[in-house]
Amino acid sequence: MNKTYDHGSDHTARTHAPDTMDAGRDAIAVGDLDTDALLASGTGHGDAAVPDQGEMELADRHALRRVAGLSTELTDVTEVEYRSLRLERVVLIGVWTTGTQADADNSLMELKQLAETAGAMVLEGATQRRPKPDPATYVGRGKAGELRDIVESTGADTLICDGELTPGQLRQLEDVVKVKVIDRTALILDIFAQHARSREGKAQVELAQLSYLLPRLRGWGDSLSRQAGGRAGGNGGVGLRGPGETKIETDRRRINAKMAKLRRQLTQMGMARDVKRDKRRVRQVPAVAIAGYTNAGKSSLLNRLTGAGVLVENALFATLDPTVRQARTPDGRSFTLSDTVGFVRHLPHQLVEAFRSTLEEVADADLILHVVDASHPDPEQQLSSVREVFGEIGAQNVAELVVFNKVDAADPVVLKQLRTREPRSVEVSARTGEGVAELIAAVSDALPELDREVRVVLPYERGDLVSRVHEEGRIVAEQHTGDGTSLHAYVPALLAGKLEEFAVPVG
Ligand SMILES: Nc1nc2c(ncn2[C@@H]2O[C@H](COP(=O)(O)OP(=O)(O)OP(=O)(O)O)[C@@H](O)[C@H]2O)c(=O)[nH]1
Ligand SMILES: [Mg+2]
Repeated sequence: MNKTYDHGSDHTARTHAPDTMDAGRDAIAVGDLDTDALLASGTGHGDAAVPDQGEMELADRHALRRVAGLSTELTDVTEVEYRSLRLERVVLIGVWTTGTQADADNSLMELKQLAETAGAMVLEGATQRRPKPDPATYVGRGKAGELRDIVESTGADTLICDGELTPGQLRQLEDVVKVKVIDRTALILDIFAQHARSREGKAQVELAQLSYLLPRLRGWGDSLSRQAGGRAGGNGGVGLRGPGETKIETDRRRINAKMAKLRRQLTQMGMARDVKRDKRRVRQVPAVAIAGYTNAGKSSLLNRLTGAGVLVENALFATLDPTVRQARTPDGRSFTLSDTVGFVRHLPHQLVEAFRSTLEEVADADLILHVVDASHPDPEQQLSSVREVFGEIGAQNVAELVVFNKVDAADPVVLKQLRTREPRSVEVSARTGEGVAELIAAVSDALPELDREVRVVLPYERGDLVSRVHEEGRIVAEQHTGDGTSLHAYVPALLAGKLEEFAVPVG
C-alpha cells in the first residue's frame, strides 16, 4: 500500500527569504479594473509566450516567500496551539472510505502537490482503506504504529493527513508518531497565507485561519474538564484557575476580537468592490468570469485571451486575488474578463466563508468560463468539485461554458469521453493557442448583441457619451464636426436609448 514519490520537485528548492516577506506587499491593489489594458479583438491568436510581467511577478513571489502560517501580530497566540507550518520533510497519509484505489491515489497525489506548493519535500505517502476514519487517531492504531516507523526511518518532521481532523485526532496521532501532525485544511490555509498579496486577500486568509484555530487552542477541552474536576474534588474552586486556562481564555477573546475586526474591514473592502461592480453594471458591460479547479490553466487562458501578464505557475493556488481585464469580442463588443482563485475538492469551508466576497464575482458574472484540465488524471472529479462550490456561492444559475484546457497534453480517449459528457464545451490549449479562436467565438455568441445601429452628432460637452460609445459599442465612422462628434455605430439597446435625442437623419 505504501507509495514512494520522487522528491526532485523544484518547489522544494526555492529560496526562503522570510526577512523580506512583507516588503511591498501592500502595494498591490485588489481586483483593480485595469483601464489602460483595453484590448483589441483577436488577441487570442498568435503564439505569444507568457509575458514578462508574469515572470517578474513570479520572481517577486519567490523572493517574498514566507514560512509561517499566521501573521506576526498573533505570534504569541500561535505558541498556544497553531502548528506553525515549517514544513520541511513530510510523510503523507490518506484514509479512503469510498471509490477505487485509483481515486485514493489521485487524492494523495493532489495532497503531494499541495504539500510541495507549501514548500515541503514529500518523502513518502501511504493510504489506508477503512469504513471510516478512526475517531481517536484518524488511521487505525496498527497503521499509526507503522507510520511512526516510516517517520523514524525517513527522518520526517511532519505527518500530513488527507482530510480534516478533529483537534483530538491531531493530538492523539501526534502522541503516537512523535512528530507534528497537520491536516489538509491547515495545509491549504498555509498555502493561501503564503500566496495572499492584496490587503483583502490577506485579511480573508487570516480570518479563515483564525476560525480554524479557535476550536483548536491547545488545552481548551482539557482546561474545562480540569476546572470541573477541581470543583468536584473540592481542592480548587472559584478563582483558582491555572495560568494556562487564563491564557487560553485571553487568547480566545483576542482571537474573537481580531475576527470581528477583520470582518468589519472585509465588509468595507467588499463595499468598494460592489461600487466598482455596480459601475460596470450601469455601463452594461457584461462580465465573464474564468473559474475552475486549481492549476487548470485559468491564468494562462486569461493571458492567452488578453495578454494580461497574470501570474502563471505550476503550483496550486497561484492566483488568489481576482484580476479583472477589459476585453472585446471580434465584432467590438466590450466585456470584462476576470481570473479567480482556484477551487479544490473539499475546499475548507472557512476559506469559502472568508473568500465569499471574492467568489461573489463569479456568482455575479453573466457568463462563467469553467476551465477544466483535460490532461488531469480525473477531470470529471474536477468538474463536479467545482460545480459543488458554484452551488455553495450561489453561482449555479449563471450561464456556464465548459472549457477543456491543455488538449495538447490530454489523452484523446479521455477527451472523447469528456465531449460526450459535456457536449456544449470548447476544447483549447492555452499553451499552443489551439481552439482559442473557437473559444472567442463561443464567448462572443454568449454575450448580448450590439443590435442597435445609431447615427448621432454628440455635442462636445457630452464627451461622456462619446466615450461610452467607444467602450460599449462598435464604431463604423467617427468625425469631428463644427457641431460635435458625429458617430455611426452599433451599440447595446440601453445606450441607444440615451443617444436617441442626438440622432441625425440617415443620408
Ligand atoms: N500543457 C499545457 N499546460 C498548460 C496549459 N495551460 C496551462 N498550462 C500549465 O498549467 C499550469 C497552471 O497554469 P495556471 O494558468 O497558473 O493555472 P491556474 O488555473 O490559474 O492555477 P491557480 O491560479 O493556481 O488556481 C502552468 O504550469 C501552465 O504552464 C495548456 O494548454 N497546456
Ligand atoms: Mg491562476
